[in-house]
Amino acid sequence: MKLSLTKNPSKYGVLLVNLGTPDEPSPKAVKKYLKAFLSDTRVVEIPPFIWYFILNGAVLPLRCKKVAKAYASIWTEQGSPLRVIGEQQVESLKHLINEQHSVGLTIELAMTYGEPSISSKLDFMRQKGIENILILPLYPQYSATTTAAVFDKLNQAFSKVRNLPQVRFIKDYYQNPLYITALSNSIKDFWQQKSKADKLIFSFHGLPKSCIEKGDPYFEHCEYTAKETAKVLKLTDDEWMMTFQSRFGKQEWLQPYTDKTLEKLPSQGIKSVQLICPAFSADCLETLEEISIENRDVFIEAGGQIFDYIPALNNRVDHIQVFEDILIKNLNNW
Ligand SMILES: C=CC1=C(C)c2cc3[nH]c(cc4nc(cc5[nH]c(cc1n2)c(C)c5CCC(=O)O)C(CCC(=O)O)=C4C)c(C)c3C=C
Ligand SMILES: [Fe+2]
Ligand SMILES: [Fe+2]
Repeated sequence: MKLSLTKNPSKYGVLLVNLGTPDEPSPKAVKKYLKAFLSDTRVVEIPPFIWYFILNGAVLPLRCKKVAKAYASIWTEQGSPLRVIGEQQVESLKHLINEQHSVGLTIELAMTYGEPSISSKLDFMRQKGIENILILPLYPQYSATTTAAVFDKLNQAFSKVRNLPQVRFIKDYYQNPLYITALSNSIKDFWQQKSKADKLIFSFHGLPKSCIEKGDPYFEHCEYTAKETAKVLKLTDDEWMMTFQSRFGKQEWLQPYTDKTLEKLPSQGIKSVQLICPAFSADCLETLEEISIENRDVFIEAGGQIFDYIPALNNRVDHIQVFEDILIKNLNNW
């Protein structure tokens, strides 16, 4: 489909938004980042006056050093992988739109927490005279803890603006056939280099179980993603499974847990596994360190033999085409 706009292309902006990441892998920068992230009531639903003391008195002092060390193990010369890959995704999308549709749209990357902030990018677009803004949170599966947090930041930024732009907000894209195709292609590509493992594990970022009980549709979105991808790959039920990683705090989170599963699988005769993390549009701490380093160790120490991590869709052409498809469908005739 060709992109057809009703106004001059200079009037449109597209903002891709990911979570955010520290500026450097130091305890001080990690503290600043975690403080902003974990103070958001969308992320932690404990009453703020109680959470304030737990966060500042226990969580931050105990966590910052350890997490800074984990960031240091995945840091690149250009910076944190989440931000570096996000910038590459924006450049590739600009290139694709320019090449395929001969339109030079304003496309920017922002982060919910830290830099570049959503409000700075909205200011930039306002100064450019942009009237229509498409917001694309880089979370295929909706959750109030991530996607709705983007919506809140937009509202906070707009609360200071008199003359608002027109805004469209993408809630999710897990059902987009191009997204499922890109995921399955990335797995097929991996199987070209290495043969299939005993089990393919779709490991999603977890959520407290209470979020689902209160109506967050994230679990359903994850289930659809894994099932549809397994269907495209023609996998039988015993060849794949779905797990949840990145538990935080003492509450019960979505199960089965990725680390606990990896601990058990070798005793059930599963000696080789391949993990893919479809909730992450870009590789980051949770995939490069928690999965590829920590969870690999868990599996091998439990008697597993081969552990492979299949990279996030990152800057793959078929991933950028998912964004292109979302852009065209939402900007056409707007
Ligand atoms: C406190 C609860 C958390 C919820 C709920 C949560 C949901 C959630 N997060 C992502 C994506 C990412 N999370 C990342 C890091 C991260 N997540 C939490 C906590 C919750 N996440 C913490 C405390 C951290 C920081 C690291 C740590 O201290 O362990 C990241 C990586 C950022 C990076 O810099 O690389 C991403 C991405 C999703 C998709 C999600 C719910 C669906
Ligand atoms: Fe997280
Ligand atoms: Fe983690």
